[in-house]
Amino acid sequence: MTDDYLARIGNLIRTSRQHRGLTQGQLAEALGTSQSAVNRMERGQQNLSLEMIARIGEALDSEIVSLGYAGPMHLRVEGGRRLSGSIDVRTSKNACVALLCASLLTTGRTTLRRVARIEEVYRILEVLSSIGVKARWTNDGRDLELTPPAELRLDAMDVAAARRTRSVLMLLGPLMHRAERFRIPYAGGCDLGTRTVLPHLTALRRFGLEVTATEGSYHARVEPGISPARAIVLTERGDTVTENALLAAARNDGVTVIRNASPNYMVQDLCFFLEQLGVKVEGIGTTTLTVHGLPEITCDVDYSPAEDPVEAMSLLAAAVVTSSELEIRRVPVEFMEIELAVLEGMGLDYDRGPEYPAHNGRTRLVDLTVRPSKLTAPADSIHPMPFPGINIDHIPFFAVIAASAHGTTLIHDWVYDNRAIYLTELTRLGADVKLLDPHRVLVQGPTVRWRATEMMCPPALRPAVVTLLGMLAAEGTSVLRNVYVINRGYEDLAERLNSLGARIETFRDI
Ligand SMILES: CC(=O)N[C@H]1[C@@H](OP(=O)(O)OP(=O)(O)OC[C@H]2O[C@@H](n3ccc(=O)[nH]c3=O)[C@H](O)[C@@H]2O)O[C@H](CO)[C@@H](O)[C@@H]1O
Ligand SMILES: C=C(OP(=O)(O)O)C(=O)O
Repeated sequence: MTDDYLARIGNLIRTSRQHRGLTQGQLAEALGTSQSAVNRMERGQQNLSLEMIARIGEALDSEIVSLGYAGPMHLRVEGGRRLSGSIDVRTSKNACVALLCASLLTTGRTTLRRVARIEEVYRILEVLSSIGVKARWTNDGRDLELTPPAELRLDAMDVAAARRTRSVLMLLGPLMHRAERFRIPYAGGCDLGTRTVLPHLTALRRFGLEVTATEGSYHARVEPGISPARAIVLTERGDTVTENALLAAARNDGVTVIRNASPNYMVQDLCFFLEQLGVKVEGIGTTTLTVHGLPEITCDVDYSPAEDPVEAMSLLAAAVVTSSELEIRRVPVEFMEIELAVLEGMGLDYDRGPEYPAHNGRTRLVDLTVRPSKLTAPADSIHPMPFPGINIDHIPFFAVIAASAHGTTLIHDWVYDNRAIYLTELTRLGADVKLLDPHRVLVQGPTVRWRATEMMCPPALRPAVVTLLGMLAAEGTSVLRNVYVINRGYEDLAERLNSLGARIETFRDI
């Protein structure tokens, strides 16, 4: 190894460590070495064995420091084990990504507390860093501090990172206050079939934004001084479109009314954040939002996003499929109420503790204790509705729960073209799931025997997690390959399930 090579590896270790929010001392502890050794490594003054490089890669969960080609991450699951104990729900991917985009509304510093450390957040952070925002993990890597530059470098946007997420679309709303022309790559996200961006463009046009889509990018041009003269009526009650309209309205000089708005959890988090910025929002939690915009926002802001209902639903499903008793703490109950009512009807044995407020002081939380139950299939189909209905992202979890219930359950995902199709992957684990058409599956339960298997992760977040849950139920060793999509939305899921008694090992191709 030449000294130059050592210095380059040292730099990579430092960047990756800082990205993970670890101190040199914390990394040293994870590696079983001293802080001064880590310091020497980072300065390129320490010879590194191959074993040490591999351990650093593991400690930083980083594809940067690796042996040769660092391949995708896989999970090896030893299933058939009961889970037990308590687990706290973490903050949501969907609110965190919106709030990261919203940080561009103020010229001041944004502090977001207990941000989910997930790939989707990392992608947006890469995009924000590339355009000049300073991002720093503080408080032992729990909180995130974002400081925008005086001038954004929009031409330097990290296109590769931006393309891997759909959330980047939510930069349209804030950026239109900062630049008259800019470009955003086509949005990615879960492969769920066609997901239109038209409602976003229609809503933002009312604020003077014109977008042409060519060569893989949206080219945005803003005509200054345009404000919606009458209420914006969204053509669909989508979550991110509502957020984009809110982001545009927040710095619109005047009052904007948004009708057919989504009242869903991530939208509520964004509204609470806007209030912290001094933007008055009336109608939070309803389908009509009235926003009193501020043309300039310069204050610092400190906000705690709420807990993730979809993670709560995922953990609940984990308890059901493994016939376990689990305490799931910090469940945002308003966004689980209908799900719980349906599950109660199916025979779920659970307790719900008293309500208490989330750190944002607004979202209502409860602790749930879920016990092994004899479930029966619901008489009516399980289908999503805009909030307050069953959350679309909870539908896949009902499939795996239905596979544990007696009888036939019809799951009707009318929204996404492709998501129901991935649920048939559960048949490879022994469940009886029949595809009736691209939107409907019929689940016949209970699954007589979950079977361990090796398979690729479906390219959609929730079906991927559902597959993992099936593997937890199946006795023997299963392998789930290429789990980036799970890491997009869940923080340390394998480790956290292991803390409840699961046995999941993470490994990578070298
Ligand atoms: C970052 C984020 O917050 N992502 C969430 C957000 O994505 P997002 O807001 O991007 O959702 P989309 O715009 O893709 O909408 C989802 C699908 O629902 C359809 N649609 C939506 C609303 C409606 O009233 N009518 C209708 O038909 C859309 O055409 C699309 O096919 O909302 C989705 C639907 O809740 C969730 O799955 C995603 O997890
Ligand atoms: C569909 C989802 O995410 P995204 O909108 O990021 O693709 C999801 O969270 O299940």
